[in-house]
Amino acid sequence: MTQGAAKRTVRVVAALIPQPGDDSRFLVQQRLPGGSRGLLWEFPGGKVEPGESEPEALARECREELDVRLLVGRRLWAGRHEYSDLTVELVLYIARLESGEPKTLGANALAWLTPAEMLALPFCEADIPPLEDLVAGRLGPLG
Ligand SMILES: Nc1nc2c([nH]c(=O)n2[C@@H]2O[C@H](COP(=O)(O)OP(=O)(O)OP(=O)(O)O)[C@@H](O)[C@H]2O)c(=O)[nH]1
Repeated sequence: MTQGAAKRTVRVVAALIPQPGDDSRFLVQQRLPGGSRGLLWEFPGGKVEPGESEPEALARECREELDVRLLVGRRLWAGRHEYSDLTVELVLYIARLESGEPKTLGANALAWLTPAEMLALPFCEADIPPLEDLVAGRLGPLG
């Protein structure tokens, strides 16, 4: 970053989506190579646009990036992470697939993984605290 340039802050909404028929696994995606945090893993979602609620932003991102419809549930976790290029205010929701099979439209790869399997992957740093809470059962009921 150029000295003196302001670091951007973005509000990012992400979804914990249980696999239909197997509530122990959740959908994760690998970011495309080349860009910021290229090839790291993350939860589906993206930036909240002006005028959107968090659930609206989450439903839109998952429609655009995965071609699925979501039923967005409870807000599970919120926190802030400072990357060298960006400050991310991350909010995690539980969400169910209403229709559609996730497609790799905006990601390098998709996978249905257990929380322990996720912790073994190179994940975006902002996701580590909620992942650790998920593994420890600290996010509360996911139903
Ligand atoms: N979707 C998503 N983004 C996350 C997660 N964790 C995390 O740090 N992020 C960061 O939050 C930002 C989300 O932006 P985005 O999904 O619209 O991705 P993008 O590549 O278009 O954004 P960019 O232009 O900042 O690189 C990215 O910088 C991404 O690295 C997560 O779990 N899900």
